[in-house]
Amino acid sequence: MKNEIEKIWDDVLVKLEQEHDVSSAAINAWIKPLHIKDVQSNKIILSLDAKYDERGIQFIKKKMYDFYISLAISDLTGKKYDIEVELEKDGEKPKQTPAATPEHDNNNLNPRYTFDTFVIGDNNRMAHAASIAVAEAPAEAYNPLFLYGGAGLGKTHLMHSIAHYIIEHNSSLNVLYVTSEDFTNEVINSIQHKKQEELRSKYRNIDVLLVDDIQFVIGKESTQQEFFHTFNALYNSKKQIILSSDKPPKELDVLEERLRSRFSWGLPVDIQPPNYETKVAILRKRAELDNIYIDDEIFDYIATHIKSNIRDLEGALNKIKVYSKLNKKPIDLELSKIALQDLIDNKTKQAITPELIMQTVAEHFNIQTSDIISKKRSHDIAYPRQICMYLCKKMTDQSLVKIGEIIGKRDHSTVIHGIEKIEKDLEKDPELSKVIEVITKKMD
Ligand SMILES: Nc1ncnc2c1ncn2[C@@H]1O[C@H](COP(=O)(O)OP(=O)(O)OP(=O)(O)O)[C@@H](O)[C@H]1O
Repeated sequence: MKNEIEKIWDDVLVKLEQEHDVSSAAINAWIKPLHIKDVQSNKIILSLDAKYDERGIQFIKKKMYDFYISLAISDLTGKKYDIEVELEKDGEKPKQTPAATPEHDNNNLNPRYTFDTFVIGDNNRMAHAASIAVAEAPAEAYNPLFLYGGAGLGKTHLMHSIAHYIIEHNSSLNVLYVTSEDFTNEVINSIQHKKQEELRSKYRNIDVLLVDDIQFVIGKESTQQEFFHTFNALYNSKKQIILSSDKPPKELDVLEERLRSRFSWGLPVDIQPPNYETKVAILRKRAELDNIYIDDEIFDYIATHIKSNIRDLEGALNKIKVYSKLNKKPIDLELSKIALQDLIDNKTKQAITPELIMQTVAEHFNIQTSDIISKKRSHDIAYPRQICMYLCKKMTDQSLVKIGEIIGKRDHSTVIHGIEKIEKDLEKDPELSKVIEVITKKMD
Protein backbone atom coordinates (compact mmCIF):
# COMPACT_ATOMS: atom_id res chain seq x y z
CA MET A 1 0.00 0.00 0.00
CA LYS A 2 2.90 2.25 0.79
CA ASN A 3 4.11 1.66 -2.74
CA GLU A 4 0.84 2.84 -4.19
CA ILE A 5 0.94 6.10 -2.28
CA GLU A 6 4.58 6.61 -3.24
CA LYS A 7 3.63 6.17 -6.89
CA ILE A 8 1.08 8.95 -6.78
CA TRP A 9 3.07 11.25 -4.46
CA ASP A 10 4.21 13.44 -7.35
CA ASP A 11 0.61 13.90 -8.37
CA VAL A 12 -0.34 14.78 -4.79
CA LEU A 13 2.19 17.60 -4.87
CA VAL A 14 0.92 18.87 -8.20
CA LYS A 15 -2.63 18.82 -6.83
CA LEU A 16 -1.63 20.74 -3.70
CA GLU A 17 -0.21 23.44 -5.89
CA GLN A 18 -2.84 23.49 -8.57
CA GLU A 19 -6.04 22.82 -6.68
CA HIS A 20 -5.37 23.82 -3.10
CA ASP A 21 -3.27 26.88 -3.78
CA VAL A 22 -0.30 25.72 -1.75
CA SER A 23 2.48 27.89 -3.17
CA SER A 24 5.41 26.21 -4.83
CA ALA A 25 7.66 27.82 -2.22
CA ALA A 26 5.63 26.20 0.56
CA ILE A 27 5.76 22.83 -1.20
CA ASN A 28 9.49 23.15 -1.37
CA ALA A 29 9.83 24.17 2.25
CA TRP A 30 7.20 22.00 3.94
CA ILE A 31 5.89 19.19 1.80
CA LYS A 32 9.12 18.02 0.22
CA PRO A 33 10.69 17.30 3.63
CA LEU A 34 7.82 14.88 4.43
CA HIS A 35 8.48 11.18 3.89
CA ILE A 36 5.92 8.42 3.69
CA LYS A 37 6.70 6.34 6.74
CA ASP A 38 3.78 3.97 6.88
CA VAL A 39 0.45 3.39 5.20
CA GLN A 40 -2.28 1.62 7.17
CA SER A 41 -5.82 0.78 6.15
CA ASN A 42 -7.14 4.27 6.72
CA LYS A 43 -4.15 6.20 7.96
CA ILE A 44 -0.95 7.48 6.40
CA ILE A 45 1.95 8.36 8.64
CA LEU A 46 4.28 11.00 7.27
CA SER A 47 7.53 11.86 8.96
CA LEU A 48 9.03 15.30 8.84
CA ASP A 49 12.72 15.58 8.12
CA ALA A 50 14.84 15.55 11.28
CA LYS A 51 16.21 18.99 10.45
CA TYR A 52 12.88 20.40 11.66
CA ASP A 53 11.41 20.34 15.15
CA GLU A 54 7.95 20.19 16.73
CA ARG A 55 7.23 23.72 15.55
CA GLY A 56 7.44 22.44 12.00
CA ILE A 57 4.66 19.96 12.67
CA GLN A 58 2.56 22.65 14.31
CA PHE A 59 3.08 24.88 11.30
CA ILE A 60 2.04 22.12 8.89
CA LYS A 61 -1.15 21.61 10.89
CA LYS A 62 -1.81 25.31 11.20
CA LYS A 63 -1.58 25.74 7.45
CA MET A 64 -3.75 22.60 7.08
CA TYR A 65 -1.25 20.96 4.75
CA ASP A 66 -2.09 17.57 6.30
CA PHE A 67 -5.75 18.14 5.46
CA TYR A 68 -4.98 19.13 1.87
CA ILE A 69 -2.73 16.09 1.45
CA SER A 70 -5.58 13.90 2.64
CA LEU A 71 -7.97 15.58 0.19
CA ALA A 72 -5.56 15.20 -2.71
CA ILE A 73 -4.96 11.52 -1.92
CA SER A 74 -8.65 10.78 -1.62
CA ASP A 75 -9.24 12.57 -4.90
CA LEU A 76 -6.58 10.49 -6.61
CA THR A 77 -7.31 7.11 -5.06
CA GLY A 78 -10.98 7.44 -4.21
CA LYS A 79 -10.09 6.39 -0.66
CA LYS A 80 -10.02 8.54 2.44
CA TYR A 81 -6.95 8.42 4.69
CA ASP A 82 -6.25 10.37 7.86
CA ILE A 83 -2.83 11.96 7.81
CA GLU A 84 -0.59 11.82 10.82
CA VAL A 85 2.63 13.79 10.84
CA GLU A 86 5.45 12.93 13.19
CA LEU A 87 9.02 14.03 13.59
CA GLU A 88 11.63 11.81 12.03
CA LYS A 89 14.35 10.60 14.31
CA ASP A 90 17.90 11.12 13.10
CA GLY A 91 19.02 8.31 10.84
CA GLU A 92 15.48 7.07 10.41
CA LYS A 93 14.96 8.59 7.01
CA PRO A 94 13.57 5.99 4.64
CA LYS A 95 15.79 5.14 1.71
CA GLN A 96 13.00 5.47 -0.80
CA THR A 97 12.15 9.12 -0.57
CA PRO A 98 9.43 10.05 -2.98
CA ALA A 99 10.66 12.34 -5.69
CA ALA A 100 9.07 15.69 -5.44
CA THR A 101 7.82 17.74 -8.32
CA PRO A 102 7.73 20.58 -8.88
CA GLU A 103 11.31 20.84 -7.75
CA HIS A 104 12.79 24.12 -6.75
CA ASP A 105 16.31 25.23 -7.01
CA ASN A 106 18.26 27.14 -4.37
CA ASN A 107 16.68 30.36 -5.45
CA ASN A 108 13.19 29.17 -4.70
CA LEU A 109 12.44 29.12 -8.41
CA ASN A 110 10.49 26.46 -10.23
CA PRO A 111 12.82 25.14 -12.98
CA ARG A 112 9.80 24.60 -15.22
CA TYR A 113 8.89 28.28 -15.23
CA THR A 114 11.14 29.65 -17.97
CA PHE A 115 10.61 31.76 -21.09
CA ASP A 116 11.04 28.58 -23.14
CA THR A 117 7.99 26.95 -21.62
CA PHE A 118 5.86 30.10 -21.67
CA VAL A 119 3.30 30.17 -24.48
CA ILE A 120 2.74 33.61 -25.97
CA GLY A 121 -0.80 34.61 -26.88
CA ASP A 122 -2.77 37.81 -27.37
CA ASN A 123 -3.59 37.76 -23.67
CA ASN A 124 0.00 38.02 -22.47
CA ARG A 125 2.02 39.34 -25.40
CA MET A 126 2.83 42.69 -23.83
CA ALA A 127 3.59 41.21 -20.40
CA HIS A 128 5.91 38.68 -22.01
CA ALA A 129 7.69 41.32 -24.12
CA ALA A 130 8.17 43.61 -21.12
CA SER A 131 9.49 40.69 -19.06
CA ILE A 132 12.04 39.85 -21.74
CA ALA A 133 13.09 43.52 -21.91
CA VAL A 134 13.62 43.63 -18.15
CA ALA A 135 15.44 40.29 -18.11
CA GLU A 136 17.82 41.42 -20.84
CA ALA A 137 18.55 44.82 -19.34
CA PRO A 138 17.68 44.92 -15.65
CA ALA A 139 16.96 48.42 -14.31
CA GLU A 140 17.25 49.88 -17.77
CA ALA A 141 13.99 49.03 -19.46
CA TYR A 142 11.09 49.42 -17.02
CA ASN A 143 11.38 49.97 -13.31
CA PRO A 144 9.39 48.73 -11.54
CA LEU A 145 7.84 46.18 -13.84
CA PHE A 146 4.37 45.61 -12.44
CA LEU A 147 2.59 42.50 -13.76
CA TYR A 148 -1.07 42.20 -12.89
CA GLY A 149 -3.98 39.92 -13.71
CA GLY A 150 -6.35 37.32 -12.30
CA ALA A 151 -5.32 34.15 -10.49
CA GLY A 152 -3.51 31.42 -12.36
CA LEU A 153 -2.82 33.39 -15.53
CA GLY A 154 0.99 33.20 -15.57
CA LYS A 155 2.37 36.05 -13.45
CA THR A 156 4.52 33.77 -11.29
CA HIS A 157 5.65 31.88 -14.37
CA LEU A 158 6.88 35.12 -15.96
CA MET A 159 8.57 36.32 -12.77
CA HIS A 160 10.47 33.04 -12.38
CA SER A 161 11.39 33.21 -16.08
CA ILE A 162 12.91 36.67 -15.60
CA ALA A 163 14.85 35.50 -12.55
CA HIS A 164 16.16 32.37 -14.31
CA TYR A 165 17.21 34.41 -17.31
CA ILE A 166 19.12 36.97 -15.26
CA ILE A 167 20.81 34.32 -13.14
CA GLU A 168 21.91 32.53 -16.29
CA HIS A 169 23.02 35.54 -18.31
CA ASN A 170 24.18 37.92 -15.62
CA SER A 171 25.53 35.73 -12.88
CA SER A 172 27.16 38.59 -10.96
CA LEU A 173 23.76 40.05 -10.13
CA ASN A 174 22.14 39.23 -6.84
CA VAL A 175 18.59 38.08 -7.66
CA LEU A 176 15.93 37.47 -5.03
CA TYR A 177 12.43 36.14 -5.63
CA VAL A 178 10.01 36.15 -2.69
CA THR A 179 6.28 35.96 -2.29
CA SER A 180 4.80 38.78 -0.28
CA GLU A 181 3.96 36.15 2.31
CA ASP A 182 7.69 35.31 2.61
CA PHE A 183 8.48 39.00 2.88
CA THR A 184 5.84 39.55 5.56
CA ASN A 185 7.16 36.61 7.57
CA GLU A 186 10.68 37.95 7.35
CA VAL A 187 9.53 41.33 8.60
CA ILE A 188 7.63 39.75 11.50
CA ASN A 189 10.61 37.58 12.46
CA SER A 190 12.98 40.51 12.27
CA ILE A 191 10.78 42.52 14.61
CA GLN A 192 10.39 39.59 16.97
CA HIS A 193 14.10 38.88 17.14
CA LYS A 194 15.20 42.50 16.89
CA LYS A 195 17.03 41.86 13.65
CA GLN A 196 15.62 44.63 11.53
CA GLU A 197 19.03 45.92 10.54
CA GLU A 198 19.99 42.49 9.26
CA LEU A 199 16.84 42.31 7.17
CA ARG A 200 17.43 45.79 5.76
CA SER A 201 20.97 45.07 4.74
CA LYS A 202 19.89 41.79 3.13
CA TYR A 203 17.26 43.50 1.00
CA ARG A 204 19.36 46.50 0.17
CA ASN A 205 22.10 44.34 -1.28
CA ILE A 206 19.92 42.92 -3.94
CA ASP A 207 20.23 43.82 -7.62
CA VAL A 208 16.94 42.35 -8.79
CA LEU A 209 14.05 41.99 -6.36
CA LEU A 210 10.93 40.12 -7.40
CA VAL A 211 7.94 40.18 -5.06
CA ASP A 212 4.96 38.02 -6.03
CA ASP A 213 1.37 38.87 -5.06
CA ILE A 214 2.24 42.24 -3.56
CA GLN A 215 -1.45 42.87 -2.83
CA PHE A 216 -1.03 40.77 0.30
CA VAL A 217 1.08 43.42 2.02
CA ILE A 218 -1.93 45.70 2.00
CA GLY A 219 -3.17 46.40 5.48
CA LYS A 220 -0.02 45.01 7.10
CA GLU A 221 1.35 48.22 8.53
CA SER A 222 4.94 47.25 9.38
CA THR A 223 5.38 45.18 6.25
CA GLN A 224 4.17 48.03 4.06
CA GLN A 225 6.54 50.44 5.82
CA GLU A 226 9.47 48.11 5.41
CA PHE A 227 8.61 47.48 1.80
CA PHE A 228 8.34 51.20 1.14
CA HIS A 229 11.88 51.76 2.45
CA THR A 230 13.24 48.74 0.57
CA PHE A 231 11.59 49.98 -2.61
CA ASN A 232 13.08 53.45 -2.27
CA ALA A 233 16.55 52.19 -1.42
CA LEU A 234 16.61 49.82 -4.39
CA TYR A 235 15.01 52.23 -6.81
CA ASN A 236 17.38 55.05 -5.90
CA SER A 237 20.37 52.76 -6.40
CA LYS A 238 18.99 51.84 -9.84
CA LYS A 239 18.20 48.25 -8.95
CA GLN A 240 15.45 46.36 -10.72
CA ILE A 241 12.13 45.78 -8.96
CA ILE A 242 9.49 43.42 -10.36
CA LEU A 243 6.11 43.09 -8.71
CA SER A 244 2.99 41.09 -9.36
CA SER A 245 -0.53 41.67 -8.16
CA ASP A 246 -4.09 40.65 -8.87
CA LYS A 247 -5.06 44.26 -9.71
CA PRO A 248 -3.45 47.30 -11.35
CA PRO A 249 -1.82 49.78 -8.94
CA LYS A 250 -4.66 52.28 -9.20
CA GLU A 251 -7.16 49.70 -8.00
CA LEU A 252 -5.15 48.66 -4.93
CA ASP A 253 -7.53 50.75 -2.86
CA VAL A 254 -6.29 50.44 0.66
CA LEU A 255 -2.63 50.65 -0.27
CA GLU A 256 -0.82 53.77 0.93
CA GLU A 257 -0.82 56.39 -1.79
CA ARG A 258 2.95 56.77 -1.77
CA LEU A 259 3.36 53.07 -2.60
CA ARG A 260 0.57 53.03 -5.13
CA SER A 261 2.08 55.87 -7.10
CA ARG A 262 5.52 54.24 -7.03
CA PHE A 263 4.08 51.02 -8.43
CA SER A 264 2.96 52.99 -11.49
CA TRP A 265 6.32 54.63 -12.12
CA GLY A 266 7.61 51.97 -14.46
CA LEU A 267 5.34 49.82 -16.52
CA PRO A 268 2.14 48.31 -15.20
CA VAL A 269 1.19 45.58 -17.68
CA ASP A 270 -1.71 43.18 -17.57
CA ILE A 271 -2.26 39.52 -18.37
CA GLN A 272 -5.75 38.61 -19.52
CA PRO A 273 -7.43 35.20 -19.62
CA PRO A 274 -6.32 33.24 -22.71
CA ASN A 275 -8.56 32.69 -25.72
CA TYR A 276 -9.34 29.25 -27.11
CA GLU A 277 -6.28 29.01 -29.38
CA THR A 278 -3.88 30.04 -26.62
CA LYS A 279 -5.48 27.56 -24.23
CA VAL A 280 -4.94 24.73 -26.72
CA ALA A 281 -1.35 25.86 -27.36
CA ILE A 282 -0.63 25.87 -23.61
CA LEU A 283 -2.12 22.40 -23.19
CA ARG A 284 -0.11 21.08 -26.14
CA LYS A 285 3.09 22.54 -24.74
CA ARG A 286 2.35 21.03 -21.34
CA ALA A 287 1.76 17.56 -22.80
CA GLU A 288 4.92 17.90 -24.87
CA LEU A 289 6.95 18.81 -21.77
CA ASP A 290 5.46 15.83 -19.93
CA ASN A 291 6.28 13.60 -22.89
CA ILE A 292 2.76 12.32 -23.36
CA TYR A 293 0.75 12.11 -26.53
CA ILE A 294 -2.72 13.55 -26.27
CA ASP A 295 -5.15 13.81 -29.13
CA ASP A 296 -6.31 17.25 -30.30
CA GLU A 297 -9.96 16.42 -29.61
CA ILE A 298 -9.07 16.13 -25.92
CA PHE A 299 -7.35 19.51 -25.90
CA ASP A 300 -10.45 20.90 -27.61
CA TYR A 301 -12.67 19.34 -24.94
CA ILE A 302 -10.62 20.79 -22.08
CA ALA A 303 -10.25 24.22 -23.69
CA THR A 304 -13.96 24.60 -24.39
CA HIS A 305 -15.07 23.35 -20.98
CA ILE A 306 -12.56 24.86 -18.58
CA LYS A 307 -13.21 28.55 -18.65
CA SER A 308 -11.46 29.80 -15.55
CA ASN A 309 -7.67 30.02 -15.76
CA ILE A 310 -4.50 28.27 -16.86
CA ARG A 311 -3.93 26.62 -13.52
CA ASP A 312 -7.33 24.93 -13.88
CA LEU A 313 -6.51 23.93 -17.46
CA GLU A 314 -3.34 22.23 -16.27
CA GLY A 315 -5.25 20.74 -13.34
CA ALA A 316 -7.69 19.19 -15.81
CA LEU A 317 -4.90 17.72 -17.90
CA ASN A 318 -3.30 16.37 -14.78
CA LYS A 319 -6.54 14.79 -13.65
CA ILE A 320 -6.81 12.95 -16.96
CA LYS A 321 -3.21 11.71 -16.67
CA VAL A 322 -3.68 10.44 -13.14
CA TYR A 323 -7.03 8.83 -13.98
CA SER A 324 -5.48 6.97 -16.87
CA LYS A 325 -2.52 5.86 -14.74
CA LEU A 326 -4.66 4.63 -11.86
CA ASN A 327 -7.08 2.81 -14.12
CA LYS A 328 -4.33 1.57 -16.43
CA LYS A 329 -6.24 2.77 -19.48
CA PRO A 330 -5.00 4.80 -22.44
CA ILE A 331 -5.98 8.44 -22.63
CA ASP A 332 -8.87 8.97 -25.02
CA LEU A 333 -11.82 11.34 -25.18
CA GLU A 334 -14.17 9.00 -23.33
CA LEU A 335 -11.73 8.53 -20.45
CA SER A 336 -11.10 12.29 -20.36
CA LYS A 337 -14.80 13.04 -20.08
CA ILE A 338 -15.14 10.63 -17.16
CA ALA A 339 -12.01 11.99 -15.46
CA LEU A 340 -13.28 15.56 -15.69
CA GLN A 341 -16.91 14.81 -14.90
CA ASP A 342 -16.93 16.39 -11.44
CA LEU A 343 -14.99 19.41 -12.53
CA ILE A 344 -17.13 20.18 -15.53
CA ASP A 345 -20.57 19.13 -14.29
CA ASN A 346 -20.21 21.22 -11.17
CA LYS A 347 -19.14 24.25 -13.07
CA THR A 348 -21.98 24.01 -15.58
CA LYS A 349 -24.58 23.41 -12.90
CA GLN A 350 -23.45 26.36 -10.88
CA ALA A 351 -23.43 28.67 -13.83
CA ILE A 352 -26.85 27.90 -15.29
CA THR A 353 -29.66 29.82 -13.63
CA PRO A 354 -33.23 30.62 -14.75
CA GLU A 355 -32.04 34.20 -15.32
CA LEU A 356 -29.29 33.04 -17.66
CA ILE A 357 -31.76 30.79 -19.49
CA MET A 358 -34.25 33.64 -19.96
CA GLN A 359 -31.53 35.96 -21.16
CA THR A 360 -30.12 33.43 -23.64
CA VAL A 361 -33.53 32.43 -24.98
CA ALA A 362 -34.54 36.09 -25.36
CA GLU A 363 -31.34 36.85 -27.24
CA HIS A 364 -31.86 33.86 -29.49
CA PHE A 365 -35.40 34.94 -30.46
CA ASN A 366 -34.48 38.58 -30.62
CA ILE A 367 -36.90 39.64 -27.90
CA GLN A 368 -36.38 41.18 -24.43
CA THR A 369 -36.11 39.27 -21.15
CA SER A 370 -38.88 41.60 -19.96
CA ASP A 371 -41.12 40.13 -22.70
CA ILE A 372 -40.58 36.66 -21.29
CA ILE A 373 -41.81 37.62 -17.85
CA SER A 374 -44.55 39.89 -19.25
CA LYS A 375 -48.23 39.02 -19.68
CA LYS A 376 -47.95 39.09 -23.49
CA ARG A 377 -49.54 36.03 -25.12
CA SER A 378 -48.59 36.38 -28.77
CA HIS A 379 -46.92 33.26 -30.17
CA ASP A 380 -43.55 34.98 -30.77
CA ILE A 381 -43.31 35.64 -27.01
CA ALA A 382 -45.30 32.75 -25.51
CA TYR A 383 -43.30 30.09 -27.33
CA PRO A 384 -39.84 31.28 -26.18
CA ARG A 385 -41.36 31.56 -22.70
CA GLN A 386 -42.36 27.88 -22.83
CA ILE A 387 -38.85 27.01 -23.98
CA CYS A 388 -37.54 28.82 -20.90
CA MET A 389 -39.82 26.72 -18.68
CA TYR A 390 -38.64 23.55 -20.36
CA LEU A 391 -34.95 24.46 -20.03
CA CYS A 392 -35.33 25.60 -16.41
CA LYS A 393 -36.81 22.22 -15.53
CA LYS A 394 -34.09 20.38 -17.46
CA MET A 395 -31.05 22.40 -16.49
CA THR A 396 -31.64 23.82 -13.02
CA ASP A 397 -32.66 22.40 -9.65
CA GLN A 398 -35.59 24.81 -9.27
CA SER A 399 -39.06 23.47 -8.43
CA LEU A 400 -41.92 24.04 -10.87
CA VAL A 401 -43.48 26.52 -8.45
CA LYS A 402 -40.25 28.48 -8.29
CA ILE A 403 -39.81 28.38 -12.06
CA GLY A 404 -43.33 29.78 -12.45
CA GLU A 405 -42.56 32.53 -9.97
CA ILE A 406 -39.37 33.54 -11.75
CA ILE A 407 -40.93 33.49 -15.20
CA GLY A 408 -43.43 36.25 -14.52
CA LYS A 409 -45.31 34.91 -11.47
CA ARG A 410 -47.09 32.10 -13.31
CA ASP A 411 -48.72 29.23 -11.47
CA HIS A 412 -47.24 25.80 -11.65
CA SER A 413 -49.96 24.32 -13.89
CA THR A 414 -49.01 26.88 -16.56
CA VAL A 415 -45.40 25.74 -16.17
CA ILE A 416 -46.37 22.07 -16.55
CA HIS A 417 -48.41 22.93 -19.64
CA GLY A 418 -45.48 24.84 -21.14
CA ILE A 419 -43.00 22.04 -20.50
CA GLU A 420 -45.36 19.39 -21.92
CA LYS A 421 -45.96 21.48 -25.02
CA ILE A 422 -42.23 21.69 -25.75
CA GLU A 423 -41.70 18.00 -24.98
CA LYS A 424 -44.45 17.09 -27.45
CA ASP A 425 -43.14 19.42 -30.14
CA LEU A 426 -39.65 18.02 -29.71
CA GLU A 427 -40.94 14.57 -30.68
CA LYS A 428 -42.12 15.76 -34.07
CA ASP A 429 -40.05 18.87 -34.85
CA PRO A 430 -36.32 18.33 -35.51
CA GLU A 431 -35.90 22.09 -36.04
CA LEU A 432 -36.93 22.69 -32.42
CA SER A 433 -34.32 20.16 -31.22
CA LYS A 434 -31.72 22.18 -33.06
CA VAL A 435 -32.93 25.43 -31.52
CA ILE A 436 -32.73 23.90 -28.04
CA GLU A 437 -29.27 22.54 -28.79
CA VAL A 438 -28.01 25.93 -29.96
CA ILE A 439 -29.42 27.73 -26.92
CA THR A 440 -27.91 25.13 -24.60
CA LYS A 441 -24.53 25.49 -26.28
CA LYS A 442 -24.67 29.27 -25.92
CA MET A 443 -24.93 28.83 -22.16
CA ASP A 444 -22.07 26.36 -21.99
N1 LIG B 1 1.46 31.47 -21.14
C1 LIG B 1 1.68 30.35 -20.46
N2 LIG B 1 2.35 29.33 -21.01
C2 LIG B 1 2.55 28.17 -20.34
N3 LIG B 1 2.11 27.95 -19.09
C3 LIG B 1 1.45 28.94 -18.47
C4 LIG B 1 1.21 30.18 -19.12
N4 LIG B 1 0.54 30.98 -18.28
C5 LIG B 1 0.36 30.27 -17.14
N5 LIG B 1 0.91 29.04 -17.26
C6 LIG B 1 0.90 27.98 -16.24
O1 LIG B 1 -0.28 28.12 -15.47
C7 LIG B 1 -0.03 27.83 -14.11
C8 LIG B 1 -0.46 29.02 -13.26
O2 LIG B 1 0.37 30.14 -13.56
P1 LIG B 1 1.00 31.11 -12.44
O3 LIG B 1 1.23 30.35 -11.16
O4 LIG B 1 2.16 31.80 -13.04
O5 LIG B 1 -0.22 32.09 -12.23
P2 LIG B 1 -0.32 33.44 -11.38
O6 LIG B 1 -0.85 34.45 -12.33
O7 LIG B 1 0.95 33.72 -10.70
O8 LIG B 1 -1.44 33.08 -10.35
P3 LIG B 1 -1.64 33.58 -8.81
O9 LIG B 1 -2.01 35.02 -8.88
O10 LIG B 1 -2.76 32.71 -8.35
O11 LIG B 1 -0.36 33.34 -8.09
C9 LIG B 1 1.45 27.54 -13.99
O12 LIG B 1 1.64 26.15 -13.96
C10 LIG B 1 2.04 28.14 -15.26
O13 LIG B 1 3.18 27.43 -15.69
